[in-house]
Amino acid sequence: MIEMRDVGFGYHGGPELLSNMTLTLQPGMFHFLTGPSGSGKTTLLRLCYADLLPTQGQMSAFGNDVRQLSRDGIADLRRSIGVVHQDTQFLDHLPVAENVALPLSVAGQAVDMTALRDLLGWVGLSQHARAMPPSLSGGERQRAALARAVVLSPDLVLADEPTGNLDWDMSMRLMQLLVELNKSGKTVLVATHDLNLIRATKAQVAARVLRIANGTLQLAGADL
Ligand SMILES: Nc1ncnc2c1ncn2[C@@H]1O[C@H](COP(=O)(O)OP(=O)(O)OP(=O)(O)O)[C@@H](O)[C@H]1O
Repeated sequence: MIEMRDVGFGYHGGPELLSNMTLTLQPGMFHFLTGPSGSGKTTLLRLCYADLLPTQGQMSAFGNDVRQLSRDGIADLRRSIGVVHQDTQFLDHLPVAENVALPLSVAGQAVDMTALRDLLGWVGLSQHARAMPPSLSGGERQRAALARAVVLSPDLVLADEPTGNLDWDMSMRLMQLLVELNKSGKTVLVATHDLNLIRATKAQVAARVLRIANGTLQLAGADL
């Protein structure tokens, strides 16, 4: 699905922030990515959806060398990958339902209203479909962002600190949705520095835990 071999990356041609990373995101698997603040978790996620390209090593996504992808190829790749960004940005003048449906219109696809209603129901936002994004709570915003990330039925879902500003109950509610997505066959990668969240989620799903340490990727021990 995503394969990196000895990948390195530095911003703006500068020194490598991440080096010698070898990673295979296995189809259907739940993955966590952890590491201290500033270690490069967001950067690694951006590499996964080809928002950044490696400066060293080999990387393929869905069988294609990311450096060889045309602009259309990158657009195709992004349709296979749903991203919940750390900073959930919405168009504040559009209701929640329209924000969630936006990737469909960008991709030139018709909106199936029944499927959209089901999706909003799944994330617990049926009552907020016509609400404007600024009126949502933190947990509701994250669930709307998750709905938007999966509206195109991507094979891979990346979530960058999706529970960063949420209390424990809201965090677990969001993780439950990510676990359900994984159980429905999607590959999931969640970046978080919250080890308690990882432990609690691992009680519900078998997960691989990757850790960024000293600028490279390691597989975390079984204690996590
Ligand atoms: N666009 C950029 N240009 C230059 N440096 C950047 C850029 N984005 C991030 N960095 C730097 O790269 C390093 C890693 O940042 P990144 O956001 O990937 O870390 P992180 O592990 O996700 O952090 P956090 O947990 O705080 O979100 C930081 O030192 C950051 O300042």
